[in-house]
Amino acid sequence: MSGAMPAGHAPVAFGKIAVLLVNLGTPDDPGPGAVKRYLREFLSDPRVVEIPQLLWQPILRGIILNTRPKKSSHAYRQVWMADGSPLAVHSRDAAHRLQAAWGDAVTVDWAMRYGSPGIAARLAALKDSGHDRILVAPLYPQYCAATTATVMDEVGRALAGMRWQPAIRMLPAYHDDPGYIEVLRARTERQIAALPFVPDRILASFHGMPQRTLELGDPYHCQCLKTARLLGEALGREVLVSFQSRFGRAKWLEPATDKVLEALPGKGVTSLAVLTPGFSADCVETLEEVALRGKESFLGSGGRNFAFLPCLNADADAIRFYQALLGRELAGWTEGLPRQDG
Ligand SMILES: C=CC1=C(C)c2cc3[nH]c(cc4nc(cc5[nH]c(cc1n2)c(C)c5CCC(=O)O)C(CCC(=O)O)=C4C)c(C)c3C=C
Ligand SMILES: [Fe+2]
Ligand SMILES: [Fe+2]
Repeated sequence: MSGAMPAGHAPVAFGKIAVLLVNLGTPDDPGPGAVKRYLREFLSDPRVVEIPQLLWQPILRGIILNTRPKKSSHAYRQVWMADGSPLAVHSRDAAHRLQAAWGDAVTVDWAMRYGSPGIAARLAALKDSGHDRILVAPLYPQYCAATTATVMDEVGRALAGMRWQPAIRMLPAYHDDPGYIEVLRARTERQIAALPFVPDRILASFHGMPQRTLELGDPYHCQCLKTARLLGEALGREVLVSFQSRFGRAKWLEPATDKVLEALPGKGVTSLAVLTPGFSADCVETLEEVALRGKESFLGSGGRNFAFLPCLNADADAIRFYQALLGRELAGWTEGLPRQDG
């Protein structure tokens, strides 16, 4: 909508509401060049690697970006989908399906914190098309400075360049939201019932973080443990916890997923189901590290049956959950208030 404006006023559209789903970001293609560009941006974020840039940049540019892209490219190639990177495909599909479920009342868009489509570009496009109330939804169930906070940092940088800023709301962490626990419970039961074996144990593998971040007060570790505890209570059985994707030399949260997978068969656990409830969408970390490499190492250590249970992605139950979760955050925007058109 754009209403009557005084003479000389630049034409501006306003009056619409949007939701911007945000995920981490992923390379544009699985080749080492694109992976290198992606890693350079991601690992240069001081929220992600908390080493002074003066010390870190020479290590990043001199060592990491000359070695890791090749290795990571191999991992990406193993999971790349016909339409692109799994993280991007699932994020885009979730946005489209949520839009279809909601109809015209709210515009649903999606962005990536690193790479494309970028947050600043999508916020600018939403604003230019008349969205003056935007709910930014980082799809990380657990709050973490390296994931959630950096989204808000980027939103702030994008708004800094706008004369008429849209009103912004931010989806809080939903690690203990009853709707999140319920959708996890129902999926996990359904996924397990469809397996050709009965798992002795269920393992929840979360992305790791440096141990130091816990000591500095990041709630991520506690929130991961709470998600797993509530899921275990809902399922009526224990859910083991581990932390994956260690990066760098510092001590990371423990126990490490790779070590747990190697050790479980020796403790009599030979049939295992693994879920990754710290990720909203499957990506290289869940599909390559857990579903492929994790399986290999569990079976190579004496395990007999291994199943990876996919993330929420853009499945129908996930869309129903997001509709309820995000609908609640939109309260007061979508009902009650007559929207102005000039
Ligand atoms: C879900 C929460 C995530 C946290 C917490 C997180 C922290 C974190 N990650 C790295 C380093 C890497 N992560 C990589 C991929 C990656 N990480 C997350 C999510 C979290 N990361 C996702 C969803 C993805 C997948 C992206 C995709 O394209 O599919 C990578 C790149 C892949 C690789 O080379 O292994 C790195 C590197 C750090 C250092 C960190 C916290 C300090
Ligand atoms: Fe990561
Ligand atoms: Fe990884």
